[in-house]
Amino acid sequence: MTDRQNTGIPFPDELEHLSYICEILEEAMEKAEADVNRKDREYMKQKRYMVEYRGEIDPHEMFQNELALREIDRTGAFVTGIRDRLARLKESPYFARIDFAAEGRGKVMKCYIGRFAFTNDNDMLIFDWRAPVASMFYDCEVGPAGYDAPMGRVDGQLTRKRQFKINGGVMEYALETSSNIQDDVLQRELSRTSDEKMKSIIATIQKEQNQIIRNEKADILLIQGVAGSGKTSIALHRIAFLLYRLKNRLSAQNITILSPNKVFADYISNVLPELGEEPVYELSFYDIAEIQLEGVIGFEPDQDPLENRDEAWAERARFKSTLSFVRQLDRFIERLPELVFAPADYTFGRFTASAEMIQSRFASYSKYPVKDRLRMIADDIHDRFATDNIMEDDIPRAGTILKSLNSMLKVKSTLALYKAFYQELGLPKMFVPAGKKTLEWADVYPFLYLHGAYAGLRESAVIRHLVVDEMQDYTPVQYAVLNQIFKCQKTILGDYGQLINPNHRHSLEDLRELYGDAEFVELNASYRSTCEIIRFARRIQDGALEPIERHGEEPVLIQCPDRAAEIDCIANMILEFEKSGHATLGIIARTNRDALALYEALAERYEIHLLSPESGSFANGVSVASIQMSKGLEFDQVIVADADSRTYATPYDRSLLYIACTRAMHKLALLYTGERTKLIGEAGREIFV
Ligand SMILES: Nc1ncnc2c1ncn2[C@@H]1O[C@H](COP(=O)(O)OP(=O)(O)OP(=O)(O)O)[C@@H](O)[C@H]1O
Repeated sequence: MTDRQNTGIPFPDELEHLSYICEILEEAMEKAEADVNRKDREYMKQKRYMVEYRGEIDPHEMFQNELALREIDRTGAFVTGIRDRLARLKESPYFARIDFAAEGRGKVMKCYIGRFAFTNDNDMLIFDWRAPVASMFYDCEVGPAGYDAPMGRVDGQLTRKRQFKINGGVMEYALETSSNIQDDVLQRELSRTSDEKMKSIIATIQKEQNQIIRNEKADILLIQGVAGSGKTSIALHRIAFLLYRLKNRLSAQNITILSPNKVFADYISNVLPELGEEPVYELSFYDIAEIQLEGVIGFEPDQDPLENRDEAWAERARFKSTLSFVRQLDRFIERLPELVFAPADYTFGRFTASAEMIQSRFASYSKYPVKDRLRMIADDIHDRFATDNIMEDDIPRAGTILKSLNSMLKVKSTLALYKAFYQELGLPKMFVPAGKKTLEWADVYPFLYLHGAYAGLRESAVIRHLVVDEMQDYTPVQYAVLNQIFKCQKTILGDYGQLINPNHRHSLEDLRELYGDAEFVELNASYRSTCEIIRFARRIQDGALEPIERHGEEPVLIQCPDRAAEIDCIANMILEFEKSGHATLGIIARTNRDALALYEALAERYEIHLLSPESGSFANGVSVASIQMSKGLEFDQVIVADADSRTYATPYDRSLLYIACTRAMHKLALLYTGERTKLIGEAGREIFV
């Protein structure tokens, strides 16, 4: 036993076991280190040989050497991976132990569960948290239990469940539990200070979360979860689980996360590497549009709907944000044959393809885009002419036929078609280009939807699992396009209680209608914030939010006589924060412009970061952000600025204020001048400065 071990641990057998495991891990680590060094030496030697004899080696031998070098590089990466995993295991080898007696086997199996599996001489010393047997730790209490093994169901008795916190090889605490995942451990985890990046939660995954993570079957999984219910964490753990389970069929390159912005992408980027998996690719709806519209048409990024006061612009955005708008587009697309195509006889020498034949082919290829249909018809005509060509005359090439077919199109581009759509509706004012051959953001996805029907979209052949986070921020037509590009398994998650765009007129029911076959899960327990903060947030917007029993300070409402006093008050709170031992403080303003103004007022005096739509990363310390930019993030402490009755007044502001307050883990303050916002209901702890 190492003398660094915590002697307050009530299970001496566990301290001994940990020492034993640490010793074996140390040996394995030394061996892995030696393997890495050996591979490094082999690589250097091979490389030196190739450089020294470059002129003398014949091309064939050079090629063989290149192959050998690549092989050394590959195995080198493999052994480095093993060494890195062992290093992580040495820090914290496991977090739980379950004892299980399978029916009819007599013997009790002791399973230690950790981040990765570890075997020694064919002895499974640590099970990966994703192994089938480990599911009992999350799902079952002591007593009758079972799990689904690859060979079938295994039932039996769970006779013991212990939980540990091991840090730097030292056991910090150990608990024996009879229920599933003791609240005690969960509370300890939730009470910790935040981190620069999101952390894995494998030691405290809750039963209902585990069911989502281990769901291999659902093609579309739709998760509606309240603020702080762990949706993003679960989605990332589900990815890690699928990568483990479908090892030979799915790799990190086959997975993409659609995330709202680069700051959020950076914030979540550590979870998968922490779980020993490669990071996955992250995309935004903007990126997808850029890929699909390259060389077709330009577009403008979205504007902040809270800052743009142009009512006509807002109305256009609202019109395109509904499910019935997608249905209108669908009806228009159904009529494409008559709208865009006027078939005529195609004649070449003594050969003719009749207008009727062309029309009937056009109709029978109805599931393909118009342009593809014409290509297919051109091939058909060419084949028919070739078959009929017994005199071996010249016949036109398919490309030549296609040119003639193209000239039968009444509408020559998606843009013309898109304009025609609004003409047909009798609503031409609903389409206003942002500039010459440039769309405004609200038109980008409707345009893409029509483009898919007219010219076709580039489907992704590589992506086999797509995660969409903050699902409530995207309109039905965006999903309709997404479904055409990514025809793969999807995890779609978000919270319709956190709507941010006042011009979006769609609901969870619309999304469920769009994904009729989806498996739907609701999560109501909230893990991020203290009971006091959750109770406060529920006064702003009453939802299904249920706190975990964890307490902290009551949120405070602070009235300041004027703007200068509000800034001074924030400045004092920054100083207090710096002494607090907390890692992150978020100062949240309503819009990006407001956030910039606050930042400018404070940046000279304090080291603070501004999170703007252009920012690329999230860091510890003090951050100033708009509500839009703070979505999905969390801070130990939050200051909501300008919580007055003018800034937060409408039903939409209710949702905004709710988002801002639910970013806080431990401490929350709202500052205002003039009259306090009326959206908070009865006052809590109020302070007047
Ligand atoms: N089972 C758990 N054990 C420990 N911590 C958890 C658990 N579930 C969630 N958390 C923590 O709760 C916080 C919120 O998680 P996450 O950001 O995934 O929630 P969310 O539902 O995506 O939130 P929001 O919609 O408000 O952005 C994180 O700090 C996460 O680590």
